[in-house]
Amino acid sequence: MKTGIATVSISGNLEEKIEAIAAAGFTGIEIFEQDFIADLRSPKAVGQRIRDAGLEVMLFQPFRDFEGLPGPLRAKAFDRAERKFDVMQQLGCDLVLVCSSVHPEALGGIDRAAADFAELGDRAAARGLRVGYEALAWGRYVNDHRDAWEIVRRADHPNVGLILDSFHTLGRGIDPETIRRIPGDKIFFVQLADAPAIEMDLLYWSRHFRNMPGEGDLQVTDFMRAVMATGYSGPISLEIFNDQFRGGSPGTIAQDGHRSLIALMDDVRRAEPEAVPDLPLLPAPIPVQDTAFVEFAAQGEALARLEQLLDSLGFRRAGRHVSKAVTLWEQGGIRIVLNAEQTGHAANAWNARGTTVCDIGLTVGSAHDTVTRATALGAKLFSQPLGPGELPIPAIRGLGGSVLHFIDDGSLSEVWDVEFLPETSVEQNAGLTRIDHIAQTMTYDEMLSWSLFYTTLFDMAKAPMVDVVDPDGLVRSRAIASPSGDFRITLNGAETHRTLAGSFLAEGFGATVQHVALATDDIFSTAEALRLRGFPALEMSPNYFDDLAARFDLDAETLDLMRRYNILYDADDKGEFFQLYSQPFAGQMFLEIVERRGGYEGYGAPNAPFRIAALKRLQRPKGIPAT
Ligand SMILES: O=C(O)c1ccc(O)c(O)c1
Ligand SMILES: [Mg+2]
Repeated sequence: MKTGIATVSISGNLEEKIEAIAAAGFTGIEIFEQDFIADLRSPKAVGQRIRDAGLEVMLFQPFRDFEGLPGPLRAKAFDRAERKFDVMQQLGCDLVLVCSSVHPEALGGIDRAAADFAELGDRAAARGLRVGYEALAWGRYVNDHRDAWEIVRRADHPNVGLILDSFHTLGRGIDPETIRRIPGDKIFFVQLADAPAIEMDLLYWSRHFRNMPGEGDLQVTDFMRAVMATGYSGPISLEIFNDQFRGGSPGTIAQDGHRSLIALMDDVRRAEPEAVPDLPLLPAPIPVQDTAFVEFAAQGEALARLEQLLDSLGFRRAGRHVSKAVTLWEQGGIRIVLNAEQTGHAANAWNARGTTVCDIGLTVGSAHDTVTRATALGAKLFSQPLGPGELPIPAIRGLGGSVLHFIDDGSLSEVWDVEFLPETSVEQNAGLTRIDHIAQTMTYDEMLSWSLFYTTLFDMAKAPMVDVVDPDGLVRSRAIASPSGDFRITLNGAETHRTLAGSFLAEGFGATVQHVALATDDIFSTAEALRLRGFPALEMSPNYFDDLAARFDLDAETLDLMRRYNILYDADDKGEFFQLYSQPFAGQMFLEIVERRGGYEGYGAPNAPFRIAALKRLQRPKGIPAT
């Protein structure tokens, strides 16, 4: 399978784009003409540079406003084409993309356009070049791939073919199944882009909001299944116009693009095995059973404070590592590891951020399959020297320097017995059962990368974006969850450093876990147990509870208990949700205790502004380090 990406998708100058595209593992490149025109080098030198980087020059684009022009304008369009053919020959590129005309003087008519393409095909053939026709969703007469195909069919020229672009088809709501009728050898090139479902002008949507397959809401997999069913065997290439990507890191955007294509084609292969013959088999997206552990890096006083917090939550110290300054804390099915080592990954995390979540362990069916899929998607393996008595647990680097370990039912599940000496601390329990979700904070620009990372590696789906109003700015939030809901992550993207999420990022040197939510089956008895243990609950405003009384049919007794314990509430048509927050610790991290009743699937988003305001009231004075 040949993969490509248009230079317009990546930030930087042409040289930076080429380097990032080559490093990410693409087969080739679409040269977007503006990127080439802005470059100082000759077309020949640019072509050579691209080939030296190990890339093919797959497509030159776009050639605009060609078909349907009358008289002298028509002659001028052919002259323009000849000049671009000169450039292509020097670049060493044999295919040009002609997008459907938006010219005010263009005339309609399928036969007129077909005749123009037949002549262009002759001129291209004379130079050994080919022409592909793409229907822009906002084209003047041609804005549907079915019409573009009819023109190509009537042009009936071996050097003239169709170019399909998922955005133009899916963005207009055209059924991608209609592609199945087109002969695969007449499709010369396929461009892919996804986009978020937002109602807006098609051209504006396309030029500013496209994103990588899987990052948006379009049915790109269905589109690609139909393409592959035609027998198409040419390049599969990304063409992403996106304002954020234009200002992003070239390397990250290129890697995300490559990851999205591998995951997409793996989905397509699974759905249409006979249509995708030459793709290596990957393990299917990995079902995560639950969170096996959350590990904090903490040392000295900060470690003592974290231990005290865990104790107030009813955790007991269950084990001490055989060879390291690491302890294991347990309650119900929850394991929290505290790592005070002076060297290694946890120590690095501590030195960079102070108290922080430095590692997350996930229970999966096969740790081996997980790591195989992750590396095929471009993730890097993580390892550090094993100490005496330690098991080799497979791990990868997540984004932002994080680490994920994978534990399966094989010998790895014995790690707690093998690596830890049991402690005889007293039994205690406040009714916490499991980890409900892990909340990660990042800049808004990083959110797409993170959601793509999780949804391509794991069997998880994304929920719609939610706006969270912080008194000092907006935070966008999106949850991703496994089908059973047993594994949930929320991603919170900060747009300014003044929000709680934003200042957490600024102080902690980048994206990481800001809070962990622990589940209970009975929030009221848990809240009472925590109160007795001295747990520092986050105090909500009295107005909050008055508003709850107005909005919901809660009986007076329940409401009194909620006031007393500072329990927040939300409900949807499936069920109810109760939340209780800790005060901030280690700077701006906090813990949440939740009870889900019925089939409630959310995260209490309507409560977020009040929770944030309450946390901000307690924010420590500026300038005190976040340890
Ligand atoms: O927005 C545009 O003009 C444009 C140009 C070339 C393309 O391939 C495309 O899909 C859109
Ligand atoms: Mg296109």
